[in-house]
Amino acid sequence: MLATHDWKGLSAMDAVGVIFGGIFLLLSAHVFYVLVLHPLARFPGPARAAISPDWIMKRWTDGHFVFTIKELHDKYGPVVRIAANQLSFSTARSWKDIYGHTPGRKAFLKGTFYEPMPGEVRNLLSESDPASHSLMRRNLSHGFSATALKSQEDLIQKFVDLFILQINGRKNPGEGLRSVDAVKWFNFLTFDIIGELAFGDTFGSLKEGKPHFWIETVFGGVQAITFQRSFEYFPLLRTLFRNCYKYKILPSRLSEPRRKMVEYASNKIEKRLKTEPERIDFLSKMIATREENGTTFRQLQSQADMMVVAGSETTATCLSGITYYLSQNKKAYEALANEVRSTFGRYEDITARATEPLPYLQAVIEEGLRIYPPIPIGLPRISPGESVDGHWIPKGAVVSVSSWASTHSEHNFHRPFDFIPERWIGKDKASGDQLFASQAFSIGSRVCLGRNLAYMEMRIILSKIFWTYDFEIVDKSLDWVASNRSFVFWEKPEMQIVFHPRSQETEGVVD
Ligand code: HEM
Repeated sequence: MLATHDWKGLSAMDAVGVIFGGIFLLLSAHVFYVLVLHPLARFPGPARAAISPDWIMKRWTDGHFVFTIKELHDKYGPVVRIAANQLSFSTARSWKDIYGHTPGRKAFLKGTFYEPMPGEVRNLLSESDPASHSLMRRNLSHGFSATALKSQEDLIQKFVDLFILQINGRKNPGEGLRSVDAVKWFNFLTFDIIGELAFGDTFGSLKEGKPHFWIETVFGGVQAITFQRSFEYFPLLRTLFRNCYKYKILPSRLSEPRRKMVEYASNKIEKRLKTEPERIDFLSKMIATREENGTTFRQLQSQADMMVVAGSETTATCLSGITYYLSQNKKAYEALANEVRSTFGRYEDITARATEPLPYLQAVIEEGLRIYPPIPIGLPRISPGESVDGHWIPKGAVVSVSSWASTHSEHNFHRPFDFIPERWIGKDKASGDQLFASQAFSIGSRVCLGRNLAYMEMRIILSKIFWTYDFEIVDKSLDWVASNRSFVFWEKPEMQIVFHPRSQETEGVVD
């Protein structure tokens, strides 16, 4: 029948056969294209990842994404094709090539990964247009200047003192010691600080000793964002998902956390607009120049709400990681304790300025950022048609440096899984490590705006902890980092720590 092209005589089975045959041909053509003809076909990587987006989508959402990417780098080398149109890099040079600014080279810009959800406006983090980004950055930088940091120190010290008081293992004289979940308390501390600097109002978590709903919402939101971003690999699903979000036909657990955050941030901004804070805060200049720049209420809200997430979770994560590694590493613990205790005669002497020259403290922070980068994923950028690490990358390809893979590669760091602050100081600095491969704050025009604030917070917090307490982890056998799940941020398990007041003298300080 078929041979005579009498289509009317096709049986149902024949029709099914034709359909399946057609699908098979299309799939074969697709496989041939992505594995042989595609401009990224020459890069190594799992064939399955190039053929179908479900491979990377599954890994992106299963909580092991960054560990999987590192395994791929171990197997395939410093550049790996992780999706049809996407490459992951792991060398120091690729940091410079993708994120850095070199005269004469075209810039790798942010793409759809950063696009806000329908109905929301772009903020400093999500803006991809260089001119708009640069204008926003100029306005917001004012809140992060040296003068601003100086004016913010009192507030930071006030919250750190409350934190030091609250984590005390011996609440009442004569009582036994109790442990606290350090992960939770670092979150309370950094959210309270950033909340006040972004909205002019605190979340009150340190005082209450319990998470403000915003903190819980951020975590719900981060998982939802991770899920949403998985559609980046499947444009058809992406469009469908964004339309469902726009027309509010998604399961509420996916859209509600974000909507709640936006509503809460709006209320806070309304309040902030009616009050003049005592210090230069993140929005001071944007509010002062609001009329001349035509800044809308939604833009203010979006900047503030982004900064709370960008500035608190990251710093708390780094402090949790440092606490964990110090609790496992007696030599580093003692070196830091000695440095802090021999430098400061009194608790009140611990200021941002006075902690600046402490080399071991700085090295501990750098090593904490390396071994446990708060944003462990690769931050995607679109190739303008440029080379990276000596490879020509066609225009439109998505590239990133995996923070976790580059900081844990044996090609970049000796004993990459060991916490060795010494690699950042003195003679050990020349141990062959590619220190530039650790870029927790990123580099170039999109380098973290809050970097100096984060360093200042971490220096004060760690110094005050070490001056006041000795601490130990309750479960000595806990492999805490291995129990983390990686999304855009880490999902961290609890970490019970006992903070022993060092002496009657320091106990007096915290009571
Ligand atoms: C240890 C702490 C921190 C780490 C590791 C960190 C890391 C980063 C990274 C990797 C980026 C680049 C993101 C991208 O390109 O997609 C970034 C951007 C940013 N961070 Fe941080 N951050 C930290 C603390 C803070 C703090 C305290 C603030 C204060 C609000 C802050 C505010 C920002 C802002 C506003 C941006 C966007 C900058 C731009 O695109 O121009 N960060 N941060």
